[in-house]
Amino acid sequence: MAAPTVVLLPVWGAGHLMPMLEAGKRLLTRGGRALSLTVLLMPAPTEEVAAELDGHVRREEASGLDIRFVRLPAVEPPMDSRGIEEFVSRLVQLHAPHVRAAMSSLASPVAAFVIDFFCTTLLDVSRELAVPAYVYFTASAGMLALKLRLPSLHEEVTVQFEEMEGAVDVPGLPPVPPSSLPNPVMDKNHPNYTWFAYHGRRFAEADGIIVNTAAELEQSVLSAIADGRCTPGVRAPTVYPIGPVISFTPPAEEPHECVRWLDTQPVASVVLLCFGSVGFFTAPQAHELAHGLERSGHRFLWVLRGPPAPGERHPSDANLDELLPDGFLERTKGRGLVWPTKAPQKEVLAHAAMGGFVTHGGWNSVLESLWFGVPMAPWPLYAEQHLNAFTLVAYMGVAVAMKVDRKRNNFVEAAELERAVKELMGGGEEGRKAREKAMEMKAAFRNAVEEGGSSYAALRRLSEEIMCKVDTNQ
Ligand SMILES: COc1cc(-c2[o+]c3cc(O)cc([O-])c3cc2O[C@@H]2O[C@H](CO)[C@H](O)[C@H](O)[C@H]2O)cc(OC)c1O
Ligand SMILES: O=c1ccn([C@@H]2O[C@H](COP(=O)(O)OP(=O)(O)O)[C@@H](O)[C@H]2O)c(=O)[nH]1
Repeated sequence: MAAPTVVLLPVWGAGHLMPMLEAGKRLLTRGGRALSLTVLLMPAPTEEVAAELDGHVRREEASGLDIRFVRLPAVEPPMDSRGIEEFVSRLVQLHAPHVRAAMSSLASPVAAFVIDFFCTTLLDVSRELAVPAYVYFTASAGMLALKLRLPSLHEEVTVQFEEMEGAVDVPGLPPVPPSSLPNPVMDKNHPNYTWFAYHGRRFAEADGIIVNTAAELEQSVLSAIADGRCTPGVRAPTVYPIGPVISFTPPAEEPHECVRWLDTQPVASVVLLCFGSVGFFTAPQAHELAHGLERSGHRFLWVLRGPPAPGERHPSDANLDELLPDGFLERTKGRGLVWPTKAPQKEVLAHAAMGGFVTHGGWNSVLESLWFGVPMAPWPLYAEQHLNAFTLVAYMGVAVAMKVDRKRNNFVEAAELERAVKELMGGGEEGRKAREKAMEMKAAFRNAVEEGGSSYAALRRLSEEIMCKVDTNQ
């Protein structure tokens, strides 16, 4: 009989698909039992994302591992949704019949169904097919704790969170200022909020939640979830912290221009500024940032993107003449590089010249930074990044704080950026502590995923549980 297969259902974004695939591959190669992977692919929502997805699929198909990709038929996307959480959740829901049909027609017995955290509507499909289901959570355990806690929090806080007195209680985290909550939580009357809470409620129905974090980074939060403190009155979910799961692609034959530039810079001297797959700046903010960087006196590599073209979701390549102040490039020549398109962030963070990272605080970027021991200054822009920024500073101690004006589209003043960069790169006490803590995490992360480490053990527990269920059902 064919080896049992683990079916993955990712959503398309690189920050979701790649960590889930990498986790699946680890289950295949480190789980200790013969398994294959089947990846169900929902058609990507734009041509740009589809092209990126095709590239990933081609690379994985050539990897020689037992991975099969099944492309699901297209559905008519909801045209009246008011935000990403609602759009993705409803689109996924429309795929339910196709997911059911695809899983029912597989030649291999299905050992487990692993779904992205936007896909909990499909827990109904796994129940109908009597297949164990796991949620793969691509963000932090802190964010997971908030998602699980939201149904009870909703009852306790009867006004909008911004209007409440005091701080928000997320078990395991220091008291969270309401201004640091994720975007979908900021308006209780928005459909994004409803979906956010819906998924949080349904997580408890899964056989387990696999989280891309390490116990060493978020121990008290993971304990709070395991003790049931985030889910009063409901069974505490079983959580598998198997991270950091970072997907590394083989380096290009020719070093990237950013890497060649870093080769000319002193050790630990350069601050990287990079803002994820969706982050971009308009000219007023880019000017402010440029002045702050120039005045900081520090060396920098700035990945700068411009506003998306009409109808697109992703940023455009930056037009430097439009976005930068006159003479900025000449004045900073030699000590700064502005890169106007996507850069190989992981290769850059791995470089010895790297000293600090001004980041939008996307969870994958956070894990990558800590994997290489690089301290951060978070500049949150969207999704759950305001919560990440708070936890990086106040809970994990791996970042220096920067004042970001959320009410002005996350504006940062030049003087504030200058101060934060000096703190991060210079001799300040906050910067020194963040550097030390980031180096500690680098060692902890590498231990966690090695044999005998906490994340390795969590992966083993997950694999054993999955195989035990297969054996029981045979
Ligand atoms: C983590 O909480 C939220 C994440 C998102 C979100 O949604 C999203 C949807 C897609 O179809 C493709 C994406 O690439 C994508 C990305 C995304 O946010 C990023 O997700 C990363 C992995 O989880 C990581 O956590 C980054 O920090 C996020 O920036 C949206 C959202 O609310 C609207 C969330 O609450
Ligand atoms: O110029 C860029 C911008 C982003 N990334 C990668 O894109 C992912 C972004 O994921 P994250 O969770 O940080 O943020 P998101 O883009 O999902 O908000 C990370 O792996 C980054 O290394 C990159 O390689 N180059």
